[in-house]
Amino acid sequence: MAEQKKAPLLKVQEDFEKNIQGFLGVNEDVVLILDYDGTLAPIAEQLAPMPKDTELAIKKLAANEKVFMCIMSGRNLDDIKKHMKLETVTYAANHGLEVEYPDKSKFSIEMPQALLDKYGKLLEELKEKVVCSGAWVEDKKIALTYHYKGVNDKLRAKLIEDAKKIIKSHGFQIIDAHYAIEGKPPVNWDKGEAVKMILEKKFGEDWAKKLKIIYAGDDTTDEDAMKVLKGVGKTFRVSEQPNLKTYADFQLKTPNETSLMLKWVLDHYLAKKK
Ligand SMILES: O=P(O)(O)OC[C@H]1O[C@H](O[C@H]2O[C@H](CO)[C@@H](O)[C@H](O)[C@H]2O)[C@H](O)[C@@H](O)[C@@H]1O
Repeated sequence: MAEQKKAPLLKVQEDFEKNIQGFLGVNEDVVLILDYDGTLAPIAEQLAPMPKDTELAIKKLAANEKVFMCIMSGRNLDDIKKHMKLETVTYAANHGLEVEYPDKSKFSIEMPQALLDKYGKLLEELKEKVVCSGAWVEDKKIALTYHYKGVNDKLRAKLIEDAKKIIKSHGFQIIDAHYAIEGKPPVNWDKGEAVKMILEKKFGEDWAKKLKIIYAGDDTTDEDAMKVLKGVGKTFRVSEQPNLKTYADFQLKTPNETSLMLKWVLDHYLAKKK
């Protein structure tokens, strides 16, 4: 049974070479599943751009026919697609609740009308009672994010407590995120389930045996995917927490180290293919 524990911190390029030597061969199918906020781009007041090196690496990797890339984000589909502007990748948005494949076919978690009605009421109550003093709510149509980064220290704890009570009272799941609370519908679906579904659809039932899978994410929602991929691929949790317990194989401190990881993939996979 997989357990969350402290993972080796990879800080410089040589750390990748030392710790993951031989993982990537030349003729294998590589799967890259990447979270956006906090992993590819730093956490900021609003959506932040990726560092230049990351953007270039992503473009090169996404264009390679032996690489299957999936952007696994908590943002909604239109938002993350509009931002990434990559045609060849699969987008798993709203924490995997909605997926769009490169051929434009889609998967979306079933939301009965009664649940959609509840979502509408939840959104209204949050707007009415806790959207104030710099806090705001991001309406992602089937899930939402309550953002409190702009709230001062004095008011913050009370607003968080109230927002959590409201989310819970409507039967939605609460997930603590970076300066935010995710309100997810009560469905048995997460980034881990989405990873399994996407890879099985693309590569068949034995996907876990035949692929070189790399997953990077920064949030608790990414831990579900890291658990699914334990012993199957190489996973990276981006976090500055010194005593972090994670299902990931390795810890990276910031999106700058994600950039190093992508450079390692380029150097050890694509460069060898020439
Ligand atoms: O799964 P992700 O792609 O990491 O998305 C998680 C949430 O990211 C966004 O919020 C976070 O990033 C914002 C911009 O840096 C930041 O202001 C906020 O404090 C973070 O929580 C996004 O707004 C959410 O919808 C995503 O669920």
